[in-house]
Amino acid sequence: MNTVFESCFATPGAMMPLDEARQCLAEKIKPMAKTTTLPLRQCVGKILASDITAQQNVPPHNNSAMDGYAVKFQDLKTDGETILPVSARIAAGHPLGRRAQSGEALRIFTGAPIPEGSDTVIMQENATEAEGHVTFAPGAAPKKGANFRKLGEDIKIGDVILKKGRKLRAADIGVCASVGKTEIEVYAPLKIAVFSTGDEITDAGEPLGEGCVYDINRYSVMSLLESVGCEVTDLGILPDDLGVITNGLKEAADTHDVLFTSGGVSLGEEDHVKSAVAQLGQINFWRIAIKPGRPIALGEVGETPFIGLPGNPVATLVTFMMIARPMISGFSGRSDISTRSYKIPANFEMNHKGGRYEWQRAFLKDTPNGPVVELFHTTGSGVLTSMVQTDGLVEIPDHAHQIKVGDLVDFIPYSEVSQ
Ligand SMILES: Nc1nc2c(c(=O)[nH]1)N[C@H]1C(S)=C(S)[C@@H](COP(=O)(O)OP(=O)(O)OC[C@H]3O[C@@H](n4cnc5c(N)ncnc54)[C@H](O)[C@@H]3O)O[C@H]1N2
Ligand code: MOO
Repeated sequence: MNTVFESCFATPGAMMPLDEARQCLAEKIKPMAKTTTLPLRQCVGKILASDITAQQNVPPHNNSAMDGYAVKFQDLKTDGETILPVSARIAAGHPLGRRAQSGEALRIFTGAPIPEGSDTVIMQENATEAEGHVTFAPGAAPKKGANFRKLGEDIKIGDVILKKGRKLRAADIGVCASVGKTEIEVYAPLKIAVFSTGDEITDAGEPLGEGCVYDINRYSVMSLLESVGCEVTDLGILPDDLGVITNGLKEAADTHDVLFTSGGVSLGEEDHVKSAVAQLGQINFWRIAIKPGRPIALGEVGETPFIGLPGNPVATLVTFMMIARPMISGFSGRSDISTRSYKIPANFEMNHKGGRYEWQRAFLKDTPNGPVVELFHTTGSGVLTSMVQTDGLVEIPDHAHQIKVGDLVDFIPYSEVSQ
């Protein structure tokens, strides 16, 4: 653990380029969550802790994709109608119990097992049945093997169907069920303690004193942590008092995997968080070349990782999404901690100073030629409604200088960085 933070953040003075920071995280962050075996029904949204190998073929038998008639393709005439006796009826879950013979048609239903000897199913819309016989027009079956779902065509015994480190979605749970799994090994959620800091920060429900503001960050950070699958403890607001902050962090470190604070880490005289963390373990300032979001404090309280986000509410959320989320994902056992972005044409112009990555709040607009991305009109780090009224962030790389209308830019939907 310590080595991650030390090696990633030991860049005194110069600001670390974001690409380097991302590379460092991808290489150094390792799962710290414990593993546990849970019933399948409790696993959606959890991170898979070991590969899932199929011990069952899917489908487990050859079966029909349509309601119709199972036949041998070679029995079908190409130059006129084919008339065959309907000699049996096969419903789903009720195998015929014998081979199919040449010259017979078997009434069959979707999902029902196709016996050895039949190789094609003709859908009932292309057939007429009367008095125990069925008539097919020429071309009723487009080809041999039509509507025939083969044993193991989806999954074969021995296939690795899901890889360790994957966040489980509904379809993954269904696939586990399809091979008969009843329980799987997943990572337990990380236990995370969240504080806000600052004498001016007041909890909702309390009267708002002069010069004070209601606590935003604790609520948004706790919500994000829960959205990414963590178990959160709300530890309230720490005043600007070194002793209280030190005690609060020390106690929380004993019972949590990671500690989060917001505010109190910049250069102000009342910013005591960094002194408290330094006393209890060690602190590094990760001076990443990004905007918003300077500074981010990372360290350890004893052995417990500490992440101190900047206080301005937009900076808190953006740094969480772009920097803390990949860390938490990696600690939680996820194998893919990258941030997915989409190339969308810009509907704005911009001159960028360069030198650092910048994330600007933006929304998508539908046009007859496809979506375009527009910037929100304010860039203030305290204006949180800007994140309510937008769809995501445009990522402007450190090397970009000028963006013109129509240039493809990287758009990161909030949904990609909130799960
Ligand atoms: N001389 C400098 N001043 C500042 C710098 C700098 O580099 N040099 N950086 C600025 C930037 S950028 C940011 S971001 C902030 C970060 O400061 P802190 O992380 O120490 O945050 P605070 O000073 O405690 O608060 C900043 C701002 O955010 C409000 N805040 C804090 N916590 C909450 C909360 N839980 N809910 C709602 N609002 C919160 C706080 O009242 C302040 O307005 O520093 C700049 N200054
Ligand atoms: O992190 Mo500060 O909010 O960049 O402006």
